Amino acid sequence: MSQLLSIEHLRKSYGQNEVLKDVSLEVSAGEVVTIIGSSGSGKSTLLRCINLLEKPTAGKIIFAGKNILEKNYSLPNYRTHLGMVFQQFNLFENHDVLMNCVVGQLKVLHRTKEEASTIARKNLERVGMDRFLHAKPSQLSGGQKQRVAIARALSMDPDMLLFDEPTSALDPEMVGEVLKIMKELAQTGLTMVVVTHEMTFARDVSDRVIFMDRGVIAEEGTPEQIFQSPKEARTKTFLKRILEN
Ligand SMILES: Nc1ncnc2c1ncn2[C@@H]1O[C@H](COP(=O)(O)OP(=O)(O)OP(=O)(O)O)[C@@H](O)[C@H]1O
Repeated sequence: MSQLLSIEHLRKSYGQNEVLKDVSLEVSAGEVVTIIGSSGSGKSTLLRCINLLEKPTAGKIIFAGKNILEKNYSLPNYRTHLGMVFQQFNLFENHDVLMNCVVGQLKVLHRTKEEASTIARKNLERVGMDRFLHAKPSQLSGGQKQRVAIARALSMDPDMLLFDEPTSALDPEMVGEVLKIMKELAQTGLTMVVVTHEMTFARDVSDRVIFMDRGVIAEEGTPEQIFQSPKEARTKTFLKRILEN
């Protein structure tokens, strides 16, 4: 697999609080990487630095061979390569389901309305939401909203999809429907970086698991390595606590 993203010595501070401390990681095309760790360990901040919703304090982000933090690199161009799915869905409340998946294509990719609509419908079908084209987000359940958010991200043809705790805001009975879609996407060869508290997803779906602790990558490996024979004491403690709950 060829390398798509390389994070080198990334640091992020909020005032005196350094929440990412020299984080380096690589993601290959087609790879599914999950990031796990305790609350406050820096998982979301890392993801938000990757798509530059947060500006790193130091370090490099190399995407498809280019350092995107260099001044002459176009941020809008970079963003077209990434899709992001948020914990709180972030749908456009005034638009119906179809338009939620169309507007970005019109504004950013300059597709025609017909083309954008065809692509949106195809992706809504993929997530099982094609029966709700003209519903407003307020009429949907959390699981349905998240499926629309995934279809919206897919409609932009991203090279990589970033998920920031996509099931954490859902009622327990809706978690499964979103994880099922994510699992299907993973099997299509989409590059995915997923911050999650869902250990079953991390164990069963990802190619690689990254365990973060207090702003550093404490350990990474295959799901088997991390879940069956973690090397670090702090990984063991975290897994014991989370798997017993
Ligand atoms: N905008 C911000 N301003 C100041 N501090 C922040 C900001 N965003 C995050 N932090 C701090 O950075 C640290 C890491 O937060 P982050 O949300 O990345 O952790 P996390 O591992 O994703 O946690 P959780 O699982 O609870 O979402 C926390 O101490 C948090 O308070």
